[in-house]
Amino acid sequence: MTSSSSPSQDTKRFAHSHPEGLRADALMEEDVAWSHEIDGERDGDQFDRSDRAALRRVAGLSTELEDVTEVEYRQLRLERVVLVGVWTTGTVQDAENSLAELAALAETAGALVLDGVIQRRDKPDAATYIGSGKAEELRDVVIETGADTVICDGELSPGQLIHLEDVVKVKVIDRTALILDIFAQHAKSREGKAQVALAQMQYMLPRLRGWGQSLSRQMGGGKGGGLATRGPGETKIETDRRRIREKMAKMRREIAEMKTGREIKRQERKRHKVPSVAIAGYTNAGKSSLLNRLTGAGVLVENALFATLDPTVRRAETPSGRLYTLADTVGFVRHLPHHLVEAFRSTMEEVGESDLILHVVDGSHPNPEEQLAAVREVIRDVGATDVPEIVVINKADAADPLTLQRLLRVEKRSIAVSARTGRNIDQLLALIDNELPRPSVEIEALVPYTHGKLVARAHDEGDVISEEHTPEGTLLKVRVHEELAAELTPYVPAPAL
Ligand SMILES: Nc1nc2c(ncn2[C@@H]2O[C@H](COP(=O)(O)OP(=O)(O)OP(=O)(O)O)[C@@H](O)[C@H]2O)c(=O)[nH]1
Ligand SMILES: [Mg+2]
Repeated sequence: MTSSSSPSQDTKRFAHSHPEGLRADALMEEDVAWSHEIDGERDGDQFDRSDRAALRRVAGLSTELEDVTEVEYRQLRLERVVLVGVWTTGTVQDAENSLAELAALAETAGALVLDGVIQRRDKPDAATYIGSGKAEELRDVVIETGADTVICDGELSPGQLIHLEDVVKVKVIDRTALILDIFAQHAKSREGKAQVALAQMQYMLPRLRGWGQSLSRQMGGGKGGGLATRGPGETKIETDRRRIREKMAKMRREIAEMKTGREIKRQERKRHKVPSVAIAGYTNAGKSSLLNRLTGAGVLVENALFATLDPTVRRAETPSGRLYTLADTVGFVRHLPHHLVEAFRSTMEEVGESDLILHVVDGSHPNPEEQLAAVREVIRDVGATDVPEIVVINKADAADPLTLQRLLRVEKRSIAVSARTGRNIDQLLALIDNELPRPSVEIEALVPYTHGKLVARAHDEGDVISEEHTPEGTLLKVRVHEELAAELTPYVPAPAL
């Protein structure tokens, strides 16, 4: 069973001195002030019975699923939130970073973070995630701050969500739902939107009951719950489930078709042997900023997590004049909801098929190593392990020089840059030039002036060693890929006698 609401030295809490609520920016700072709350201060006794009785659900926040079509468009409509995390392993700093990241995610979704608590436990409580005693305390925090939503820093079972909602009496969502919501807000392309909608439905399916009934139901204790308590709503839920499944099947077919289109484009690029570079990295590391810096492309840059959800591919040129493609990708985050890893596999596949990965990491983050590791895990997942990688330590302008030194020492192929100030960008461009695969065939050809296009392609796609304008045409000595070599072969001058 769970602990009673005994004094909670083990519950840590964000200082809530900011009347307007904590800003994620402030939370992300390393020196976030934490306060050990004095126990008596929020044991709930300071609230009258009448105040407690007055607690009710804020209007307009019902998550009741009225129509199955809402699934695609529903937004969590987060507003005033309290965060809660369970700290099971690692240091207190790790736990705090995790909650700070959750705060940043919540802000990205448009919520105002009022407070955050961490519960020290061996493992999350099976019934209420934090334990029933702590859930009562959490309820007091909710009342005190006037929050309308609690966000848990993990993926909760449908039962945990229901039971916790029963105690705290406001909507409870988990990290997965939060990330799904952000993804839904940000996806732009038809494919991106479809993938997110599919992931949302997948997430919703086992939770329909919870979402629909949690607050209208007052079940006793942690015993019942789940399937044991089927009620009159069952038929509607079953119908809803079936309709959702049908929609999901349809959506999967549509996504498969869209994927074919993208595949064709990728094949096209491959056929032209244009080397491809993928920019990957943790969310908010500065991937889009780097793409802008490297190509001058106008890609959306925002101080928000997951600003980029659709892959953007740009053309770029190395200092030596070779063309390559540079692809921006969706940011990674720890505990990326499982459904989303699946849904976004297509984006990741692009990373796996690239010739070079620019792995961007935020050098000014409190724990860049952890971000590197999290991203590498996903890279491994999609089988992109044999693609060469350059670690681009970004935000060097804002980073601690010692951290930079440490990262540069540990990471073999790495460079510290600033997408903002342009520091070391030239060196990075040169590094990319070095790492890109070299065309393999050396050939000399005399290209007639009527075939100027071939000369241009030799410059774009190959390494021009020498070029001479003769009366008969352009005499080229180049290193090119096989396909272009074949096209140049007719113009190879006959060997001199
Ligand atoms: N100080 C500093 N800030 C930077 C630098 N590069 C990017 N930023 C900031 O970091 C934030 C995130 O930048 P983005 O380029 O959107 O990051 P991203 O990795 O594409 O993020 P997502 O697409 O959301 O995953 C923005 O506020 C940028 O202005 C840098 O070199 N120095
Ligand atoms: Mg981006």
